[in-house]
Formats: sequence, C-alpha cells, structure tokens
Amino acid sequence: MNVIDLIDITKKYGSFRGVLDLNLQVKQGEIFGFIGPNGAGKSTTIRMLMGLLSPDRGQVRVLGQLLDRERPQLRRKIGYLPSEIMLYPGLSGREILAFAAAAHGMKLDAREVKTYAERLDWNPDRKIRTYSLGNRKKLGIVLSLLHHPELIVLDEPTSGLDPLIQNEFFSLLKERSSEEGVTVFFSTHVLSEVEKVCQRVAFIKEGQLNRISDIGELTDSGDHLISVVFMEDGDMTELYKLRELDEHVLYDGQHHRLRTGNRLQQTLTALSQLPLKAITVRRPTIEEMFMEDYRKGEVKQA
Ligand SMILES: Nc1ncnc2c1ncn2[C@@H]1O[C@H](COP(=O)(O)OP(=O)(O)OP(=O)(O)O)[C@@H](O)[C@H]1O
Repeated sequence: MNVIDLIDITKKYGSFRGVLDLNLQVKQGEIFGFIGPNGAGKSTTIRMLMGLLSPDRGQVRVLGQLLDRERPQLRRKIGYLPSEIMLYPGLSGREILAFAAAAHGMKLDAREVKTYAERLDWNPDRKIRTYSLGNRKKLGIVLSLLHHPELIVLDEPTSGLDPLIQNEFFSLLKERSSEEGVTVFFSTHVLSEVEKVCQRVAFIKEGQLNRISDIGELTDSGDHLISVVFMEDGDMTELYKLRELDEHVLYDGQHHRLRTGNRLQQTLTALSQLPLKAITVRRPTIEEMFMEDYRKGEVKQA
C-alpha cells in the first residue's frame, strides 16, 4: 500500500514557484529521504502532505485517504516534526509531552519518556526556555513519536543534533520501521544521512523532482571517477579526444577528470592506449552523484 501518494501537485506563492507537478509515492514501512538545496520546495511539499497548505492543483493522499478536508482521525495516525517548532517557554518538556498525549487521548507513559530521555540525552524536567536548539529538536522528535503513529513526517529533523544523537535518532526510526511497520518521510540537506537510514530517496530542485532512487542503486552503480595525468604537460582533451569518453571532462591544470557512467571498461581500455603518467579510479560519493544529476537536470524514476 502507498502510505503517501502525491499526484501532480503544484503550489505557487503568487508568482513565486513553490512546487511544480510533483508525483511521489511512498510505500508502507519505507524510510524515505527527501533531499534538496535551500528553497527547493521540501517544506512546501511537507506542509501539503500534512494538510497545512492546499495544493493549487493535484491530489494528496495519505494512508489511503484524500486530504481534502480536516480529518482528525487521520491526523492521529501521523507524527509530524515541523522545521521550526513553537513550544510554550514556561512549561517543562514533560508537561508538553503530557499535554500532547492528552490531545491524542493517551496517558503519558513515564517509562517511555525515560527511555527517550536516556537515548537522546535530554532532560524532560527543565523548562523549555532553558532548552538549547538541540534540546528543542529532541523534544520535537519525541512529540512526533509519542503516540506511535503509522506515518512519521519530519522536516529537517537532524539540524542542531550532534552526530552521536543523530545516530541514536536514526536507530529509533529504524526500530519503529522494522518493529511496527511505520513509514518515515524526512527531509534533509545532508546526503550522508540518507545513505545511513533510507531505502529510497527523492531529489528535489527548483520545485521539481529531479530523481527518485533506491539507495542501493546509487551506491552500487558502475559509475566511477577517473583522474589522469599524461606524460606530456598541458590540456590533452582535444588531442586525445577525451570528450568522446566523457563530454563533461575537466582539466584542472594537472589532472584530467572523467566520469565513466556505466562505461568503465570502455573508458579504461581507451585510456590504457594513451601515454599515462598516473591514473586513479574511484567510486563517486553519493554527493557527487547527486551533484551530477543536478548538473544534467535529468529526471529519472526508479
Ligand atoms: N510563504 C511564502 N511566500 C512566498 N514564497 C514562499 C513562501 N514559502 C516558501 N516560498 C518559496 O517557495 C520555494 C520553496 O520553499 P521551501 O521552504 O518549500 O523550500 P525548502 O526546500 O524547504 O528550503 P529550505 O531547505 O531552505 O528550508 C522557495 O523559493 C521559497 O522562497
């Protein structure tokens, strides 16, 4: 079942682009990453997903239901962390959690709060006004998980968290996903995060989906980066017809840099015929793959 179904959604802010003709499906139990640079449209998409913003065109379906009006029963099944969280400064973390639990018709489970406090290294009994940015984020994360929702939507959950806590947070998400079949959708700027925790990732740029990929497909592709120094000094791009191997070949004053795509064998065979002084071959990082897609402006769906 698709837990999230965004069908051709468009949202404009007056003449400003928000999101354009976006299609996205997320299956039950997936941990799905939504990645893009500042202003790409991540928060706009997430707000539409949460029913906080209506699309100008298109449909939003969440947990099989159309988000065309207030649906309180549906909201109870969703946990949401906004990018900026507003909290009553005079209350403690625990008081806010008790308030949120009551709103969900639950009693706060003190043992569960203790577990979250220990795992995320945060003090629930201090007043919000004394909380650091990271502690506010931790409380926001607990608020989104507290009622054991079927879908967790997180807008940049890791900003402000130190790396150890980030890892603990990812473990929490993985446990929820594997033990309870929870679906997680989260946005981030940080590619290494999606590699750690997501099964699939969507790249958004300038309001449009650029690519949807399996993480395995990104990390297992045959694509390689090659850096070559030839015996002779200078730019050999024209002389050795390097553009036939990679039309985007770059010369940085010393190295010729090529990308193989899925033509590793052919590229190496061709280069081996040339007077090489040094050559290195390595896999691109996920970041480099992502930048490459941005450069080419490809639209791909896996
Ligand atoms: N209320 C608004 N009025 C006008 N334009 C807006 C409004 N909210 C967002 N936008 C514009 O819509 C586009 C997408 O913004 P959005 O906040 O969705 O991006 P984002 O990917 O979440 O960015 P960031 O990573 O910086 O939070 C941007 O060009 C932004 O300037």
